[in-house]
Amino acid sequence: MAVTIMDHPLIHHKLGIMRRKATSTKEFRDLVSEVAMLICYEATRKLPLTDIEIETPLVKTIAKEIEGKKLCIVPILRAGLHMADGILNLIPNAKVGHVGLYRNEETLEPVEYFCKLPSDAAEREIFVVDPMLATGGSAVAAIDILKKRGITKFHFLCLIAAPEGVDRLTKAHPDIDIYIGNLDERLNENGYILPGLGDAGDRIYGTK
Ligand SMILES: O=P(O)(O)OC[C@H]1O[C@H](OP(=O)(O)OP(=O)(O)O)[C@H](O)[C@@H]1O
Ligand SMILES: O=c1cc[nH]c(=O)[nH]1
Ligand SMILES: [Mg+2]
Repeated sequence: MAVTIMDHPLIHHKLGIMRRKATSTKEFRDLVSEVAMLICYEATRKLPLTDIEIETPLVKTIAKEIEGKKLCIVPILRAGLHMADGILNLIPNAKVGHVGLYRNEETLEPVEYFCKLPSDAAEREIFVVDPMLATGGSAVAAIDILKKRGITKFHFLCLIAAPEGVDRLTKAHPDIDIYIGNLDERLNENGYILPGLGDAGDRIYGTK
């Protein structure tokens, strides 16, 4: 298990635009996909490669391709959907599963409402994606759900995390790799990340 905090100028710059309250819904949504792609670049660094023989216009040679290609992206609904869209630009043949969770506004605990996975999900390497890791309740619940369905190989990708969420996720699931766009300061009394960017789902879909 490893926690990787991305420290990259492009990610800092794009998150800075996303955090501004004046940023439009369209711009925010596009940036979710872009930052997800940048984090995915790092999260896929250790994927195993295999040699294959190919022909260039000049000669036969040995090229490399991703071994097995057994990948699956699992966005946590709703806000994870646009991260998945971005990642599919890089890994267009990945399968996609969906886990639907929302936070109860009073208890802050996640409520499950949907789960649909590829039939061979248990054989796949899974990339769970959600822009916000706040209390960590949603990420822990999503991985609980996926583990019950036989999945064993996980990466969790988020744009912004609070230390409280990282702590809860690493304690509940010490076996997964976590990739974080930026580690923010803390949670406020309503469970929102500070400085954060507000409610990611509402900002992606314009629902507030
Ligand atoms: O770490 P936690 O404290 O669980 O909070 C993070 C969760 O909250 C947000 O989803 P939300 O419940 O607002 O649902 P939505 O994506 O449908 O807006 C976010 O996208 C995470 O799933
Ligand atoms: O800051 C937060 C915390 C939870 N969910 C969000 O969308 N934003
Ligand atoms: Mg939301």
